[in-house]
Amino acid sequence: MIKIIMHGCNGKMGQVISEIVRNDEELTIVAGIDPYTMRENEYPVFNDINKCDIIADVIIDFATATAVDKLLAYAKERKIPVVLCTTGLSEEQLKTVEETSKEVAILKSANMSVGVNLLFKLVQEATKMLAKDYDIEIIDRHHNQKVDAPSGTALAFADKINEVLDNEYEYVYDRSAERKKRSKKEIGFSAVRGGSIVGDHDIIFAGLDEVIEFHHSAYSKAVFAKGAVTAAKFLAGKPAGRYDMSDVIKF
Ligand SMILES: NC(=O)c1ccc[n+]([C@@H]2O[C@H](COP(=O)([O-])OP(=O)(O)OC[C@H]3O[C@@H](n4cnc5c(N)ncnc54)[C@H](O)[C@@H]3O)[C@@H](O)[C@H]2O)c1
Ligand SMILES: O=C(O)C1=N[C@H](C(=O)O)CCC1
Repeated sequence: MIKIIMHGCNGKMGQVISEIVRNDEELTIVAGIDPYTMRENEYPVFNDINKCDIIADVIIDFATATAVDKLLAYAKERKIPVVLCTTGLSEEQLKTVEETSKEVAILKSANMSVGVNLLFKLVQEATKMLAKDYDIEIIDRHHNQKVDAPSGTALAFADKINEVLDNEYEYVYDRSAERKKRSKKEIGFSAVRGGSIVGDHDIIFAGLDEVIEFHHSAYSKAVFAKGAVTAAKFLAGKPAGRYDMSDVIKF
């Protein structure tokens, strides 16, 4: 039985994962971490990760960016692998993820769905063929509770694209401050926030007289939760290092 600590257990994703794990004979949640403790949980919940002294094989994280520093320090000290799903991390936090992964296994992915991870590859192939003549723009659409923009997935798409382009493209988040035409070597971002949209992404290649678009829609949070649970099974017992969903899902 793989023992999980659920970081952010009383949030929307934490609750979907709790439901999936309840019906999985290979897994059990031995503790939850969340400052919001008003919910009934079938496992003990700690309002501060440093109060949690329960032994576990892996941590699944869906919380908030400000909670990630303590999480990484805790995981490093106790050598518990982390499936890190929270988005909106700062540059400094991303560096800490790299540093921490030298001492404990960390699988970080802005999107745990099979579809988006397949699209990462398809979009990279398209970039090789199209980038010379097409402008690249990314749109993400999410629910009105989301705090970070652009989405972690939108940024991950941009990073995948830029990897193919020798990291020569700059990211443009806001066109309102300057009156000038877009440059060739840029990736533009637009973020829509409203209602209960689970998560949509469009990667647009706009050329002369034609546009090619890649689109992904998540219809429920379960697509992310299932990916995170599969990742936790993969990561438990793994040596220190940086992992991502391409290690888990083989296309
Ligand atoms: N990687 C993916 O596939 C994926 C998918 C969905 C959401 N996300 C990301 O996961 C995060 C959570 O999403 P959500 O929709 O569940 O949000 P949510 O706001 O519903 O839940 C977050 C939970 O974290 C808790 N929290 C706050 N501070 C904490 C702390 N110090 N320690 C532990 N828990 C703390 C909150 O009380 C809340 O219950 C967001 O960053 C979101 O962008 C990632
Ligand atoms: O609901 C969210 O918040 C989501 N966040 C991730 C992101 O920022 O890309 C993945 C999709 C859902």
